[in-house]
Amino acid sequence: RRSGVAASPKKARTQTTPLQQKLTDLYEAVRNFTDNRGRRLSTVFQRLPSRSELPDYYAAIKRPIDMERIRSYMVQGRYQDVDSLAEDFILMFNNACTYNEPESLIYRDALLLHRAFLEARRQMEDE
Ligand SMILES: CN(C)Cc1ccn2c1[nH]c(=O)c1c(Cl)cccc12
Repeated sequence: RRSGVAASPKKARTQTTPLQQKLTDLYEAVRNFTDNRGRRLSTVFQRLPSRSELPDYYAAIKRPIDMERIRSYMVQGRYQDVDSLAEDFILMFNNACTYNEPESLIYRDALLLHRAFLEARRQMEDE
């Protein structure tokens, strides 16, 4: 470095806080969960169909939410604790089990992903 030239301050690295790391780990645990055949159950939960595609969904479900929305809340820093993230995942799984028939694949996948979320959270708290 040429002497006398002020070093420009390095771009401040945005540190992830421990809470942000926990939230991300839990979100990824749901997103990456695969069954014993390698199917990623979270795929259908990423994005809700639109109101025009599925009008009766929005008539039946008071607070529609999908994983895209949960992710955006997370990166916006809207979850102040793990319970708030858990509430939105549980809301999403309950929506899926309210709208879809118990025999449907998405209903059963919602139950499995809910269990995966709870197990990931339990392992995290045990650490
Ligand atoms: C399978 N199809 C008719 C319903 C369908 C299709 C997609 N999605 C649903 N139902 C849902 O409850 C649902 C939820 Cl919570 C989050 C994201 C996507 C969903």
